Amino acid sequence: MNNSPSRTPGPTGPRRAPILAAHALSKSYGATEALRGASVELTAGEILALTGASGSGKSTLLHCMAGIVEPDAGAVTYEGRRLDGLPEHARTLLRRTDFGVVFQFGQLIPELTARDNVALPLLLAGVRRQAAEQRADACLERFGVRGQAASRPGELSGGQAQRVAMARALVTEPKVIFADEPTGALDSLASEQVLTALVHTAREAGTAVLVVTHDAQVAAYADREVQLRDGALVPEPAAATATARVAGDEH
Ligand SMILES: Nc1ncnc2c1ncn2[C@@H]1O[C@H](COP(=O)(O)OP(=O)(O)OP(=O)(O)O)[C@@H](O)[C@H]1O
Repeated sequence: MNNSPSRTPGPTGPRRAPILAAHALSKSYGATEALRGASVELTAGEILALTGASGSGKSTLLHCMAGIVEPDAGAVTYEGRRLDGLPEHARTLLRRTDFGVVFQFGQLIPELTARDNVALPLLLAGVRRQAAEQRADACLERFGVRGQAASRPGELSGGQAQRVAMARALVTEPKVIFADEPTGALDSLASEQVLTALVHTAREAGTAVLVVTHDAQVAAYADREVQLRDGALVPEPAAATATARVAGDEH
């Protein structure tokens, strides 16, 4: 099942220090315990698939690790620094500089062209317009949608729109990409094209990717897969833990 060529060039050898780690995260929404002591680590350049049944807490874990949602308990550490507990403006800044986010529906700005959507994070970071547009075009090219640069999102197919969203997430050269069901709304061909583009670009740039998915095809593109059940990580089989250590939900 994991014979995707993308599996092979992933990080090998001794496991490195994590770039991003969640430790014993808990999060409730009223009486619903979305996370119950979930722990997971992501190393630089690693593509990690987070799987599990609907409602198992995948999106909540991704949102906590991206600094979008604050956990009730536990810690999120990015490059050795605590992310949870930082003021909102500091987390927003970090998301702009170091993180890229892609959701199931790309959430492109409908009034802007594909080029302007992709250039926007650069403009927000203070890059001058001409340079931002050049970098946006280069990124669109990498995702195979340079020809759609002048189109607005409503004029794009689902797969094209999602590739533009990926280009927007990667244009700032983030260290970590968070992708929540990035191909959930696509057919299998479009899904494969989007994933291939994401994996190749992430590999080239050494970007770590945390991808939430229901889909075995998506998980097959990852270096490693971890599963959530009822808000906690399912421990990996002993053979897998030798090369991929995930602190589970022992508590
Ligand atoms: N903002 C919220 N308010 C109330 N309950 C929420 C909220 N977000 C998530 N939940 C609940 O927390 C639990 C975990 O949800 P979450 O979206 O993290 O799971 P998931 O595994 O990503 O699910 P799916 O695969 O269906 O997207 C669910 O019971 C959900 O209804």
